[in-house]
Amino acid sequence: MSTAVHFGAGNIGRGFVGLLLHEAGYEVVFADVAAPLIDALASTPSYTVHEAGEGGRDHVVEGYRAVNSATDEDRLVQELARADVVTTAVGPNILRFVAPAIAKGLAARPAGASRVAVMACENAINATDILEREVRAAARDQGLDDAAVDARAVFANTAVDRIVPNQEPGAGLDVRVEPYLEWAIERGPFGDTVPEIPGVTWVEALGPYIERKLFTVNTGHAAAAYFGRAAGKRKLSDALADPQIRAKVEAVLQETKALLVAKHGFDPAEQEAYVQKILTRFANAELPDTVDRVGRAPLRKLSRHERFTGPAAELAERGLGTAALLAAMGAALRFDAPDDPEAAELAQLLGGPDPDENLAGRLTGLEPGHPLFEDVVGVVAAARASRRD
Ligand SMILES: NC(=O)c1ccc[n+]([C@@H]2O[C@H](COP(=O)([O-])OP(=O)(O)OC[C@H]3O[C@@H](n4cnc5c(N)ncnc54)[C@H](O)[C@@H]3O)[C@@H](O)[C@H]2O)c1
Ligand SMILES: O=P(O)(O)OC[C@@H](O)[C@@H](O)[C@H](O)[C@H](O)CO
Repeated sequence: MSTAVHFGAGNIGRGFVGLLLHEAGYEVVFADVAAPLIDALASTPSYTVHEAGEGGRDHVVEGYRAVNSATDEDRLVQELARADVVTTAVGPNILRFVAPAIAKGLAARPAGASRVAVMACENAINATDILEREVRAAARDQGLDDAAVDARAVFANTAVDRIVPNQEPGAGLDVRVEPYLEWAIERGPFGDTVPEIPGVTWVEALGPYIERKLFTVNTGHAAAAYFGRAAGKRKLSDALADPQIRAKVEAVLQETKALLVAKHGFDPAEQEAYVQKILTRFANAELPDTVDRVGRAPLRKLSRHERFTGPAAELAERGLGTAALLAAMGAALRFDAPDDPEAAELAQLLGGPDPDENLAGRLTGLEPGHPLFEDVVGVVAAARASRRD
């Protein structure tokens, strides 16, 4: 039986990647640093993924193993050394912490073993490229040069799409998810030996797919979360049910649609259908999703190549409108979820002495002279003024 080691047994790990790999016939090994989660997986023979909403059904995941990647590196490396697939869903900023173990697993691979497919399943453009750079750097410490890494691993970028909320207290390992899913993986790196994973869409060029996903699903989602929190909503679906918030989110998605159509040549009618489908997914009241989860990590979400600054910068460079995206960025600057470390850091930055221009550059990575820069400075100044009121 083929083996897949998956880093990150959280929402998307259990509710999407682990599920699809299990259904594809892989023996799944979950690796995570959260001891209670790993202990629960190790002592529970199965969990259920409940699809909530129209057409949803239940799926049972079983036959997995679990390893604590913080305390049991030897076992982790053994699992990695014979894995056919390695996936991650830990968050883009965590990839550098999982790379050293993957490199050790490559070094411990038996002679003649087939190449392991390494795929990061994170919401970030080309997350596997980030992971690959870290793995190659760590592999050099194991005495593996790039050619040796190439002989042992194939790296492929992916785009994953399924809304998996934080789970209700008491849900145990079971996961409530939306029925929809899309997992696009670039085919090129695999040559003629593409892994068999039913449900995957293999694509020649992932760039347009991942930008369409990030700048539609995630831009719209985050906009709904930030406008929703500012209006006192807790559930994401309640935010979407508010006509004023929905109109603001739709305006944001019209701007990103303009970019996606102009840049990648998507058919406008198809993109509009994609937008409408996504708004229906956000409105799914059977999902217990919250504005605090969707808006989490506002500093990451405001950064240069992410869901707001990324498309807004390119729109401005093309002379296209960005007013709705700037309004959403303004709402993001007001995000004050109490348990979010980045929201607290953002509040400190906004309350600190940095001039508006410096702060605008620091938050978005834009430089003076960029056609969006002065608008962002205005948004920062307005957010500071509203926090003082
Ligand atoms: N939840 C969704 O709807 C969704 C959908 C698509 C993509 N994603 C992406 O998937 C990733 C994970 O999101 P999530 O919602 O599952 O988050 P999550 O917090 O539920 O899960 C992340 C897991 O990673 C674990 N982790 C943290 N550091 C680790 C490390 N060093 N080694 C191993 N495990 C570690 C955490 O303990 C946690 O269990 C993010 O990049 C997110 O953007 C999420
Ligand atoms: O995971 P993040 O923090 O990048 O974004 C929050 C949500 O928008 C995201 O998790 C979506 O639910 C998911 O990307 C849907 O495919």
